[in-house]
Amino acid sequence: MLLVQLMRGAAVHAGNRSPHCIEPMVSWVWGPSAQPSGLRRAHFSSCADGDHPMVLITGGLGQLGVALAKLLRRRFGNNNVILSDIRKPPDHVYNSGPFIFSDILDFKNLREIVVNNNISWLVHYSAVLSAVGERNVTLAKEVNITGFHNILDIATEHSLRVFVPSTIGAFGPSSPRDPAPELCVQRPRTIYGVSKVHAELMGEYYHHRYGLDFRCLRYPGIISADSQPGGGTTDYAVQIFHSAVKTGQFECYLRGDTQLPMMYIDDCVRATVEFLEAPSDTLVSRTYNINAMNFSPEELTEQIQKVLPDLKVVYSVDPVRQAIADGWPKALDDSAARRDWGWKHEYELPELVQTMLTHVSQGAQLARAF
Ligand SMILES: NC(=O)c1ccc[n+]([C@@H]2O[C@H](COP(=O)([O-])OP(=O)(O)OC[C@H]3O[C@@H](n4cnc5c(N)ncnc54)[C@H](O)[C@@H]3O)[C@@H](O)[C@H]2O)c1
Ligand SMILES: C[C@@H](O)[C@H](N)C(=O)O
Repeated sequence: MLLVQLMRGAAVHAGNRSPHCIEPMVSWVWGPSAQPSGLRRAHFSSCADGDHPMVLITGGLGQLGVALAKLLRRRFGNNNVILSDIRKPPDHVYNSGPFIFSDILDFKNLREIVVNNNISWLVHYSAVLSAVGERNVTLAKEVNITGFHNILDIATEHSLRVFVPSTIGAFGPSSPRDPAPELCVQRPRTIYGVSKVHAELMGEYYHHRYGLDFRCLRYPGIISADSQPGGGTTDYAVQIFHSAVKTGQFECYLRGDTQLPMMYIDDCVRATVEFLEAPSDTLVSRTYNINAMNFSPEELTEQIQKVLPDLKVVYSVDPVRQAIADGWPKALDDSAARRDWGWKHEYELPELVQTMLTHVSQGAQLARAF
């Protein structure tokens, strides 16, 4: 039964929230497909009260939020992870666990949500992505910079552990591109990239100045079957699977040889949870690159054609997104994450293609059945 908990100015749709959840300080998390080989040792550190952390995810209805909430809820219990966004959730999300309206530009409301729900971890996913940001710089500045300042101040005020993703977009044409190291020149030419460099620097500054438990991963382009990307430059690598299954044809807005770093969503959310759980003293840095595979549209097409040989791809280059991609790295050096907190990806290009085609085909069959 769903329980609606009304609070001063904030209503959380909560399910059955259990106030007492006891978990050992060292426990286990599962890798993809719940295979025993995917078991990893994970450590708790600094939960609010020694129990499970209480997690708030902002921008939770985007490409990544629901997938991360699913994993965190399996780990910490359904009612200990609150998804939030400014949009209305689809029924299956609304019915799957706590959801709340939260506009990150509303500082007072955000503070109220954190206080009323005893939040201890904040995952900050609200953002305007690269391509949309170039179309609306004012909005990107507002959400990615002003909104981020609200998150930073509230996290500091309430001693939260705060996770903010950065991106390959935080590098620019003058950064080394193959691979981009952890530390190098970062002069991005998009408002998205500028706002992410700003977030990396401000978060690290607050860590050193105020002891804020700030954690940041530079994600590559993320590929998922269940959720649609929100207006980035790497979106083609999701869209091609849907077109391949539905029509057998795809018009690609990037040049065929544009190589970019990419990752399957299961690896992305697992990395995020493992990084969030890593003991503070293992983190030599507060911002890490993570990577899995690097490919171009031509290489992705070739791999899909091994399963769907009739797929036809034509290239109709969008100069704005091509210019963005041309300033991004072809690969990321993520050796520090592998060394410091044991990061290891599981999906390479062939597994990614198999998994995506399976999920997208099942989704298309289901849609036809209704
Ligand atoms: N998807 C990727 O490939 C990728 C790669 C690197 C980094 N990232 C980062 O990961 C995070 C999540 O990305 P995503 O792909 O899920 O993004 P997305 O665009 O799909 O979702 C962003 C969400 O933020 C919400 N939002 C916008 N304005 C808001 C506001 N004022 N208050 C609250 N919410 C607001 C939107 O409604 C949307 O649901 C972002 O910070 C992004 O920069 C994503
Ligand atoms: C790479 C990432 O930050 C996002 N998918 C974008 O293209 O904008």
